[in-house]
Amino acid sequence: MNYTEIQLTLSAEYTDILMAELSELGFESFVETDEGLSGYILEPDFDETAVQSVIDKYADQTAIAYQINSLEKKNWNEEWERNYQPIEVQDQIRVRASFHEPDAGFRYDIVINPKMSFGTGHHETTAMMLEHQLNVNAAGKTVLDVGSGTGILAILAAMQGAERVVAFDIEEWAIENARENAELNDCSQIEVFQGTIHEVNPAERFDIVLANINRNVLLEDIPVYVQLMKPDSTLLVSGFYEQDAPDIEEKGVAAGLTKTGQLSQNKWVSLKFDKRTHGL
Ligand SMILES: C[S@@+](CC[C@H](N)C(=O)[O-])C[C@H]1O[C@@H](n2cnc3c(N)ncnc32)[C@H](O)[C@@H]1O
Repeated sequence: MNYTEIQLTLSAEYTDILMAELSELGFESFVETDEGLSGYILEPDFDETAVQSVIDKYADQTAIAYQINSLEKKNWNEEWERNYQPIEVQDQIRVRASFHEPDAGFRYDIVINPKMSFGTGHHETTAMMLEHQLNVNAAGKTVLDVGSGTGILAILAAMQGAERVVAFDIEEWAIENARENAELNDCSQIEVFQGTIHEVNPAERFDIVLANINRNVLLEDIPVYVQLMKPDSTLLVSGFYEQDAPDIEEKGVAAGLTKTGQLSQNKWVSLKFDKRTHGL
């Protein structure tokens, strides 16, 4: 059976939402590319009119161009594997798929089969979150991973020795994928559920909160994260551009946090906050 490939040229900000929309139309897998995104669907399931309606929906917000190719299944698999290269963070973390050989030169060998979820380490925001995590001691700690995608951040926390990791995402396929990846990496201390921050047990308190989401969700939910944080705990956030960093910082500080770190890559930013107040 042949596959249809759609190559989308679009701003990185929109890859997540387009992946979600196209997967609703039956697209089975995606690869993030330098130009944007490629999606794959069995040829008989491909409906160009439906794809066009999705693109039209976003046309007034951003420029999206696309090209359609027909691929033999065998070639498609090869293409996917060729495009998905391992990534390395700070010479300590290597993120790979199960079809790549492990490399013992890295302290953390993370296996991610991405399917349709965001979080392979290829995106700047994921890489910066992982880099920040390297400087936060998770051993014996409780960790909350907000918008877990593939579960990559939760998996690093578990590998660093976290005692309990709670991960959640609004998307169902992300949950399935995060569970599968947690198992692939033998991280039995990760608990994954589908929902939002409001479904987290309000009585529980965490040492580390990880939230690689987006500007709007962060601006709304940072105060809720802070309520769920223990005294002397850490919040790492990403998923927004440099121009939005001052608003995110202000929100964190207004909620009682101290900014203690900032990373930037390609106009994307990741901030580190510490909760230094006691007795809250
Ligand atoms: C930028 S991706 C990050 C994935 C992964 N944590 C990483 O760092 O690569 C954001 C994820 O948050 C999820 N998401 C978006 N809004 C959310 C919300 N309000 N609550 C929970 N998850 C959300 C999306 O489905 C997506 O999987």
